[in-house]
Amino acid sequence: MTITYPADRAGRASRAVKAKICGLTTLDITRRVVKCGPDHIGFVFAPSRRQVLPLEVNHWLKTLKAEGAALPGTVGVFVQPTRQALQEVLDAAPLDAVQFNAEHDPSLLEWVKSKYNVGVWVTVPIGSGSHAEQDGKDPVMPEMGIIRQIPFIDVILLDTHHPAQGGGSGKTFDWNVIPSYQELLRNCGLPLYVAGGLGPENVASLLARHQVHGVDVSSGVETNGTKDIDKVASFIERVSHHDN
Ligand SMILES: O=C(O)c1ccccc1NCC(=O)[C@H](O)[C@H](O)COP(=O)(O)O
Repeated sequence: MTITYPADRAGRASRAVKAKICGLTTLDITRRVVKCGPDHIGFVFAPSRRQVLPLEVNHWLKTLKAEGAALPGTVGVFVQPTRQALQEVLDAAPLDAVQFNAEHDPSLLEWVKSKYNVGVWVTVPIGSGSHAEQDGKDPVMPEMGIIRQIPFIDVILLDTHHPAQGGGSGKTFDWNVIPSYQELLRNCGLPLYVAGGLGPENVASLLARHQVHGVDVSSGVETNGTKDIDKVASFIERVSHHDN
């Protein structure tokens, strides 16, 4: 049976700011989220209530392809993975990109890129302090050693630091730090995405204040811990309506 995916034609290509919906946990949710037309979808392979198994993701993606879906970019999310953990997932599931949340072994970036020809996303965790505390200064960037890793990175994702889990906090960080990253990345041409506590209610305000390449959401498009398709659609619609 061929299923029509109307949102696939709604113009992902023309969207000025890219939208990633992260933390998909079932075939049905993935199917319904894909119908909303995001640019990227994310699967969490780290310990989390959203953790999924590589073989199930493989099955979901194959099923949707067989149904005729034009799949968005697929991103696997990891927290401090070993080579073996990356290998197990990437051998089993056809992912387009790997996202490193929290600290990671820098040598993994070059290795995974050359072995699997995948995109590499690196998350920069930002403290969830108040605007007054951080005053637009970035407390994390110097420690990240991120500049040395830039040749192997395709996307930098600013996300709220989650001490226990590494992501999916549902909390915003101080957006005043964004310009310092834009400044850093302008010279190397890397796209900057923002995550952390976004949702249909605040994404337009972020985009009005800061010109970023993409936004990423998980908790803010859930109701009672499950992806809520109305919220997903509304989030993507608000991103689509923003014109850089
Ligand atoms: O979402 C998770 O459960 C998760 C767990 C461990 C590491 C990363 C995780 N999510 C990564 C993402 O890309 C989220 O979309 C991002 O952190 C934003 O999450 P939220 O603040 O809940 O929108």
